[in-house]
Amino acid sequence: MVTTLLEKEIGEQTIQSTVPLQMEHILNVHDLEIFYGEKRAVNGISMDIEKNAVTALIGPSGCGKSTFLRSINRMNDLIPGARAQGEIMYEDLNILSEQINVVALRKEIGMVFQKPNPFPKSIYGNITHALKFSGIKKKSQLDEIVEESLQKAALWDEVKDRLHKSALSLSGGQQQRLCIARTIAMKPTVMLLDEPSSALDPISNAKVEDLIVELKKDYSIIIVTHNMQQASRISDKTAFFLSGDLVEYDATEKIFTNPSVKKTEEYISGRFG
Ligand SMILES: Nc1ncnc2c1ncn2[C@@H]1O[C@H](COP(=O)(O)OP(=O)(O)OP(=O)(O)O)[C@@H](O)[C@H]1O
Repeated sequence: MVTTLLEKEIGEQTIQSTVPLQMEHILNVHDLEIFYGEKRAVNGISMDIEKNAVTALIGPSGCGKSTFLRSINRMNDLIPGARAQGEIMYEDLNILSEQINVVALRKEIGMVFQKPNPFPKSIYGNITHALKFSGIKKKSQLDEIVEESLQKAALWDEVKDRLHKSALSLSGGQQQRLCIARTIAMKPTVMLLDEPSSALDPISNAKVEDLIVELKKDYSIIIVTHNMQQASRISDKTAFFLSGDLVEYDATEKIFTNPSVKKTEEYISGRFG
């Protein structure tokens, strides 16, 4: 699977890590710095992301959480002047390497945004759009993937009788679960969620939270959230960012009950941010 991420055959030494790969981790981040022009938004962070776990990124506005999240599937490439250095190792490849096929990468490392952004197409069409583009044309196969993805996103029962109706007729919470289903259809290994439920009502938020916990059986999930209760409810590991630095990264229970760094304690107890 990994070789499909390469643009072309190259000498492996150009992208191999200098640090041994830890197999229980899905991603190993080493000395990652991210710049917008001259401004450094992420200051040389290192962390390992666990497989089949939920990792929450927390911290005050502007501390670099979304910048870091977007670097993991190279979404920052779309921002003029943005650049990253260091390593984000995925299996044995550095995601930041120029040799990475970014389209293939974004299938394996999918992203869901804060505001639900379904295409102005049918529910069915939202899920099959990228699949058709990637060469899957057979109706029976498409039907199967649509059902499986909607089941996994806990939306199937609510929409199975109106698959060919517009996705825009769904509620905000349903639209967000459709966006998650659309990501699932691409068979990712990692899902990046940027405040996925902050625009939703409390009931939809609870459904999305339940879904995230369910999904970690099959995927490794990294979520940016401003909601401390959400981070403590659904994540296994929590990373606290401040001014582009990774201040503390530990088991969520430890971060929320007995953090090692005073700034973390001040932030989670609401004394700033
Ligand atoms: N497209 C951009 N161009 C220039 N600077 C940017 C851009 N996006 C973010 N920044 C800057 O990078 C820094 C980190 O921003 P980022 O959005 O990653 O923070 P954040 O922790 O996700 O914030 P929030 O919680 O408000 O979403 C900030 O100083 C921000 O102004």
